[in-house]
Amino acid sequence: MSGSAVAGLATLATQHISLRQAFAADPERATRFSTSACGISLDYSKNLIDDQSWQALQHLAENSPLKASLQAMLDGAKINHTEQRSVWHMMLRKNDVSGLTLDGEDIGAAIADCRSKMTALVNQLHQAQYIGYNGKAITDLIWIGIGGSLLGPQMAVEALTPYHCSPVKLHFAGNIDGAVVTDVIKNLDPATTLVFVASKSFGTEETKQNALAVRQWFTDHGADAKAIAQHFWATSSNIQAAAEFGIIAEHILPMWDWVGGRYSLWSAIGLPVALMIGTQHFAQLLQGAEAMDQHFINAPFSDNMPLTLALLGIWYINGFGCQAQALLPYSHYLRLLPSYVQQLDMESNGKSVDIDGLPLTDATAPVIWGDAGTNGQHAYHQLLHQSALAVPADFILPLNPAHGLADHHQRLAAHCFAQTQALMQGKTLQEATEECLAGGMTPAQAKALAPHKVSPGNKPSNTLLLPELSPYYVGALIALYEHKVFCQGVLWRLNSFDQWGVELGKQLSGPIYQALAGQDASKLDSSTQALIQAFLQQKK
Ligand SMILES: O=P(O)(O)OC[C@H]1O[C@](O)(CO)[C@@H](O)[C@@H]1O
Repeated sequence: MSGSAVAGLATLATQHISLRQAFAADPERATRFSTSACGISLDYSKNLIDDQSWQALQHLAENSPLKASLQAMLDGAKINHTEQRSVWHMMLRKNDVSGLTLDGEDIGAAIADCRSKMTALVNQLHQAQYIGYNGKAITDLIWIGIGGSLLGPQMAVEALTPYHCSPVKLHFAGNIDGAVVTDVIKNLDPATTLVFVASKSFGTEETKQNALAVRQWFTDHGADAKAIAQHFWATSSNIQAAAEFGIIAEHILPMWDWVGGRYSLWSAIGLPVALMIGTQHFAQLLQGAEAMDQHFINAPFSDNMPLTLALLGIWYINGFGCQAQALLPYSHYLRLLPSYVQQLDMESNGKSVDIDGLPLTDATAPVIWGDAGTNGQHAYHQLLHQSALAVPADFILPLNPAHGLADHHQRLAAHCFAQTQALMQGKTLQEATEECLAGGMTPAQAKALAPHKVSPGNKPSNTLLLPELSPYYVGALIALYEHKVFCQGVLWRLNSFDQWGVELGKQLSGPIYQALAGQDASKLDSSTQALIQAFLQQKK
């Protein structure tokens, strides 16, 4: 068993803190428990912390190998030791990449070359200069990928909708459910469609299958191998597999071993973002992320925003046994952020052995979930307010909207702040009773209804405010969550950069796929056999 530094938190967490009382007693609480970085502010005063517990959490960080681990990451050490890989996604957002070398390779030159290829392609597409096999300009781009090769660009493209400037329309295909690719190609013309196969490994079944379906669609429309080569591109580190698929060398943008899939938005995996918002705005996305990197690297622990979020997360998971974490962007355009952070956090830290392969004694990554506010207020916020479950929540609000409906935005902000306030202060039985009486109820009616209106309060939340949803702040926000996950991984002593857990399902799906095609299934368990039978019997 791996003894962990977070073990003492459960004892510390038994000391009750009343947030209502804490705010009443200390008018400076919001100022004391807030910080800012890169223009983003974080109010973490509505958390179940006091000076003592916050100091204990700071102490935990100070006594951890955080500084050494960060330095090892920056130095290019193979901190993803189970795959023998460096973790250098931060280098991808550096403005000045000159002189960057890793294992004797000129990484700076490779990054610069990749950036200039992306810029050239985006410019060509924007200027209708990419001509398809029948002489017409490209009008649509299909991006085929899954997990880290899809979630990042999809989320960032959505987040930056007001910046869209591309005459070429973008379509994503991830899921192996044939409905996805069928719907995507339904109204498209292969002669004016460019296809990107985005797969670091170029071996992911979903991506390969969707790529094959789209290639078949080209063939069905009379495209020959030359035409297909003209229309297909890849982003991959497996050049050989991409070439075998029929993608020519000039159409393969690099991915590198030192970039994990869920950290790859900043590489050529960000091409859909560059396409949709233009390369200058894409550069601003990188700048925002780089600014957050600098903050993370240089800010003292006491004022370090990613570390603050990480410590608070650990406080709830290991101190209070919370298993979930809600991510609630009060921004329609950030509605995909929870899905993105789900992969980032849960695939990185959803582990049960430490870096030495020893079982972890403490729980790790939370179940991340959420959706855009205010929609959730009319659905699951009921549980947040009144259930016995404690679900710490991050509220995220861009202060200035891209639209002109100022009153809408004021109301959105009011709801965001009110939710954090309601979670914190709750409503007592006395307040509920008084409210019922003030509404004209008899004392008996009030007594019957009031308990149903009680909200326990004391429910923790963070509030992150962004000046606006611009490429710069979106970049900084994403990097903030990346570094939070990194800090937590170090504090839990696990490898945040591998994902062996996803392999088992992939392995088992092979024999089941064969059984669904009629091969012997008798060695499988009875439940799986019955499911296969049900599938085979109903198959038309
Ligand atoms: O880019 P690839 O190699 O197709 O992988 C896609 C995704 O699959 C995973 O390996 C696991 O499902 C993710 O980590 C990754 O982002």
